Amino acid sequence: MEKAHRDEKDKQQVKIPSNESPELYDIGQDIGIAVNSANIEELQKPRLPDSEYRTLVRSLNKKQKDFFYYVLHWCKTKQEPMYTFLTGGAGVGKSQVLKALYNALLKYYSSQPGSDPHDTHILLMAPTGKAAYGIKGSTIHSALLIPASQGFHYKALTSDKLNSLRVKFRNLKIIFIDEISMVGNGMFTYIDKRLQQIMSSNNIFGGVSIIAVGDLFQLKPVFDGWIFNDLTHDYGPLASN
Ligand SMILES: Nc1ncnc2c1ncn2[C@@H]1O[C@H](COP(=O)(O)OP(=O)(O)OP(=O)(O)O)[C@@H](O)[C@H]1O
Repeated sequence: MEKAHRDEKDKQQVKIPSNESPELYDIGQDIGIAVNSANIEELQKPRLPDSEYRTLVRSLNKKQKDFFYYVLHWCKTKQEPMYTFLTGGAGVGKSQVLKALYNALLKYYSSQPGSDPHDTHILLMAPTGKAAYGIKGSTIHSALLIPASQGFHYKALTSDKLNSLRVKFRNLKIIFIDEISMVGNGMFTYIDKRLQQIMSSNNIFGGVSIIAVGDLFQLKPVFDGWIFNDLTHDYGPLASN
């Protein structure tokens, strides 16, 4: 009887609200355990209901709206990838903009002729499980199958993993990387190489747009250099737009 009571109490303590997608929280990244496989089915998140989305966009202030429409317009009108940094101090509303943009782009890409609902057009990633959970996204390691705790020497994907990511990302257009201050230059270079491999392209980041979100005055990378230090790659084109 007492044991049953204890079990029930334990269950209550680990209970996660049903709308929070607990499977997205990858504790391995926070405690340093390697990720072996990505749950690539989980990469596409459901869209907000239309009324909630409209309320969210209406709530954006002038600066937030400027950025929101700038990215949206680019994605709708230009063929070339965009590389942009959304920054600002803690609590200025970066996550709100990210959420609004994610939903706007999801709506746009899924309404394109021939769009397949299984395609991942947009990826939301963050360097740690906690940060990924905050944006209901994935960790960089799990989304791109990057082995943890093995340094940044590039390890090419085996053909079976590569094939499954190629299928999933064949129409990948844009990646949001939150908490960019915690992404070091080693990891940034790794992301670039991984995307080139997945997209079979020699273009930077495999030709996928990158929106980095964060505040470089916040947390710095662990076991890696600042993103702007000692880059072994020439990321000059990233500064052009
Ligand atoms: N335009 C806005 N109008 C009203 N409230 C807003 C607006 N933008 C953001 N907020 C609110 O401000 C708070 C902080 O916003 P948010 O989490 O998006 O900031 P942030 O820049 O991502 O912060 P951090 O860098 O700490 O992650 C939230 O409660 C959010 O709902």
